Order: sequence, then C-alpha cells, then structure tokens
Amino acid sequence: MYSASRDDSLTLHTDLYQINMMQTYFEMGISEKNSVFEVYFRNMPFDNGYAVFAGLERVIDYLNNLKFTDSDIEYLRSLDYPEDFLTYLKNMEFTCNVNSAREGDLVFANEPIFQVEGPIAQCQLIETAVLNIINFQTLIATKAARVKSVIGDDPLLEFGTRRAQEMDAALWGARAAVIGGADATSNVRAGKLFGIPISGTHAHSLVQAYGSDHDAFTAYAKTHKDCVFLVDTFDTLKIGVPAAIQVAREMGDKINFLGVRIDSGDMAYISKKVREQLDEAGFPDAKIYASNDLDENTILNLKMQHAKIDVWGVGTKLITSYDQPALGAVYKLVSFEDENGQMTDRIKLSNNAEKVSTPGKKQVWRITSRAKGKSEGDYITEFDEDVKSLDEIYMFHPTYTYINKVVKDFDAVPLLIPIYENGKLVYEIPSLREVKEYAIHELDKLWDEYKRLLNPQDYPVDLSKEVWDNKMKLIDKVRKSVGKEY
Ligand SMILES: Nc1ncnc2c1ncn2[C@@H]1O[C@H](COP(=O)(O)OP(=O)(O)OP(=O)(O)O)[C@@H](O)[C@H]1O
Ligand SMILES: O=P(O)(O)OC[C@H]1O[C@H](OP(=O)(O)OP(=O)(O)O)[C@H](O)[C@@H]1O
Ligand SMILES: O=C(O)c1cccnc1
Repeated sequence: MYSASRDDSLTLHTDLYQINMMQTYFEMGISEKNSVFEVYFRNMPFDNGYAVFAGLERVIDYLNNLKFTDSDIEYLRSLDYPEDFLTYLKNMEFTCNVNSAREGDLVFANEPIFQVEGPIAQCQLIETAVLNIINFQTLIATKAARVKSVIGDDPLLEFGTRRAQEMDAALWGARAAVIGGADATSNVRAGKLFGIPISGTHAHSLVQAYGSDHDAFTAYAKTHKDCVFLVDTFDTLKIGVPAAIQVAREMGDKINFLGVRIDSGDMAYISKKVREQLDEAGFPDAKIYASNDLDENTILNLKMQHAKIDVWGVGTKLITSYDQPALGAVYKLVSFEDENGQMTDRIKLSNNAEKVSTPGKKQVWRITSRAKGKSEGDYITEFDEDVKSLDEIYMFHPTYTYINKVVKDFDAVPLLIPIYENGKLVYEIPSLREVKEYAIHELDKLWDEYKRLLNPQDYPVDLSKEVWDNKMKLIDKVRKSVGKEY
C-alpha cells in the first residue's frame, strides 16, 4: 500500500533501464566518463508555429534534491543490485553542467532546448524525469498560448484540475498554462504554491441544493462580496439571468455583481440575449463568463459569431492537451569521452532523415533582424562557435539545403543559458510573473506568419556549416563502419 513516509525522494522517478545502464557503466568503470545529452522534439505540437518552453523550475527543484535516500537504496537492494553499486548510488552527488532555454522561451522542432553535460551515469539517471517534466509542461504552455491567441485581451481562466491526468498534472499544468497565457486558475493549491491569481464562480450544485436560482444567488451574495452567478441550471434566459438581476438589485452595494456564467447551450445566441438582458436591467458592466468544453477552435468560432463573452473558463481541453497527448521530446547522447579522454561526437542514425540526430554539443542562436526587430530564425552552432562577431550568416535548411538566405545586421542571442555548473545552481529563478511577461515579449518578436493557428509558416531552424559538415562526416563514418547505405 502507498505510504507517504516512503515517498521521500524523486530519484527513483526514472525508468528501470536507466538504473541498469548505470550499473553497467559502473561495473565497466566508465560511469564517470564525461557525456553530453540534449533534449529536443521532432515535430511541432498541434502543428503550431512555435512551442512555449516550460518545466525548468520543476527540473531545478528535482535536480536540487537528487539524492538516493535510505528507502531508495533499501528498495534497490530488494531488487538484488550488488552492494558496491548501491554504495556508489548512495554516495552519488549531482555534479553536471546544465544549459537550458528559459521558461517562456519560444522553441522549435529539432533544436536543443535543454542540455546536460557530466558523468554518463548521472546524465542517464535524470533522462526520464527531465523528459517527463519538459514534455508535459511545454505541451500545456503551448496549448494555452494557442487558446490565448484567439482570446486576445479577454481574461483566460484555467478550470481543468478535475479532468487533469492526476494531481501533479493539475498543479504544474496550471502553472504551465499561466506561462502560455492563462490569467488565473481555479486550483487553490496552485495559487498558494506559485502565487498564481485564483478565480472561481460557483457550481450547479449550489443552485440544486437551494432548489432555486434566486435562493442560491441570495445565499451566495450574503456570504461573498464578489459575485458571479451561474445561470444555466434550469433555464438561462427565463430563470437564471432574471434571478441574477433580481439578487443584484436586492443586494445593491452590499455586493460586487461581477457577472454571470453560462455553461451550456448555444453560447453565441445565449450570450447575446444575456447581454441584452443585463444591459436593459442597468448592468452594462456585468461580465459574461463562459465555460463548457471550450478550446481555441470553439472560442475562435464563438468570436466569429460575435458571441458576447467577456471571460473564458477553459478546463478539460487545455489541461489534458486534448488534441495532442504528448510532445515527444527526446534526450540523446551527442558527445562522449573516449578511451583517450577526448570528447567524440556521437550520432543516432535512422532510415528517416529527420530522425538522424545531430552530433556534438551545440548552442542555438536566435537571430533577430536589427532593422525589423523580428526573429529571422534559429541558427544551431557548435557550442563555442562565435556568431556574434560575424558580419553575416548563411542560413540553409538542414535537409533541403537549396532553401537558404544570408542574414546581415542581426542580433544573435543564445537560447541555452547556464543553469548548473558542476552541480551548482548558477541561475537566478525568475518569478512566474516575469516568466509570463517574458513569453509575451518573445511572442511579440515572432512574425504573424508563424503565429496563426492553422498552417503556420515553418520557422527556420538551421545548422551552421560546421555542425552540418560534422553531421555528414559522422553519417559517412558510421555508414562505412557498418557497411550500410543510409
Ligand atoms: N454557438 C456555438 N458555436 C460553436 N460551438 C458552440 C456554440 N455554443 C456552444 N458550443 C460548444 O458546443 C459544445 C456543446 O456541448 P454539448 O453538446 O455538451 O451541449 P450543452 O449545451 O453543454 O448541453 P448540456 O446541457 O448537456 O451541458 C460545447 O463544446 C460548447 O463549447
Ligand atoms: O468544460 P471544461 O472546459 O472542462 O471546464 C470546466 C467545467 O467544469 C465544470 O463543470 P463539470 O464539467 O464538472 O460539470 P458539467 O459538465 O455538468 O457542467 C464547469 O461548469 C465547466 O463546464
Ligand atoms: O469557478 C468556476 O466557475 C469553475 C471552476 C472549476 C471548474 N469549472 C468552473
């Protein structure tokens, strides 16, 4: 049975094969060899033009506490791992370098967004948790950004906790949704832990419990200053809204009548009628909240129908990323220390050209036109290539090399910034508000062509000549060594 006292560490939040590989490295004497792993995803989620990076704060919390506890070791002992390996695990300290995109950064397919360098055993151990966190949070932040892109300046409330894939997803998903554009969440714990504004109306059960809209709204109004009444329990236009108006009049200044929520029916038609009723009753400032299986498509549709909705509550389809269940980011070994102590680049081949990994420790440079103030594309270089001092860069598509351009008069900003140096946190974690503002700022720098919901342009993610040549050289080398054509 589950026991909270044994749940004292996330270090075993990994796949068994990572521990088994660690054991192999340990027993073969290579566990401390230096390695570089990079995280990237191959396809844009939702076919969106960009993704919003999220998850770093939780990754930091996980890495700060990475230590095998006594109960972890006890459990591994029950699986018959040898004592010398268990002692090695018990004494393990996190000593890696980590470079990462910032939360709120816009990231694109086939570029490193997170990079770990250090003893291969440690790098291997953390793969699963790092992917688990970044895959989910980046997906939800991106979904929220899509929803927010159609909502514009109207408030977006995250309502998904009841439908999330369990508690962690609800909590960290609420935070990721805020990074992507949500303004508040209904999850009170998320408010407590992250300082996210919390927001809430009331449910149908309140009206059902009192048996009448008027009685329920009156009871709520006597116990709360800020009131949003849910008006669709019995009949929105005939019963709910008239009752809300009556209670607002009866209570007068004793309450802030913020508005009403509708949660069913034809929300374009109903919201227009509700607006008329509220305006005619002298409540033009009362807002109309809407919820009910909303997502970016229904909201866009409701906007096209000129629905009179002011505040959008989005639950299930945001927190579960309903139309795309996983981001698909991977964690690949790109460089490893050889017998002579030299770092040698590593590649993973595939018959599918897009699945061939790009070897070597790399940096991603966001290239921004100084004249236009907009992003021209991302340029992937070897980690210590100097891009800033170049007068111009030749950018070409890594698969279709005939697609190319020369960029002049640019700013180059590195995407991957230092988070840990030799296991020590060197990054100052920004507040969630700063992260959210940063994401908005980054979105402003993206051309509209990459931001549209449907069929956005492909944002250029190109390799420098050095990285491209290195990749071709390694493909050739492996091909010769295995005698196989790729
Ligand atoms: N005018 C509209 N245009 C497009 N989609 C709409 C419109 N009005 C509502 N919707 C969406 O259509 C779906 C209708 O949901 P559903 O079939 O469950 O009906 P309902 O009105 O919620 O009924 P119930 O009373 O059972 O809750 C929801 O996803 C809702 O967001
Ligand atoms: O529709 P979502 O985007 O998930 O938003 C959250 C939903 O949760 C609540 O009702 P709940 O779904 O619990 O019950 P209901 O379907 O009977 O309204 C609320 O009334 C919303 O409809
Ligand atoms: O506050 C609300 O209206 C709310 C909260 C969670 C789910 N649905 C609605």
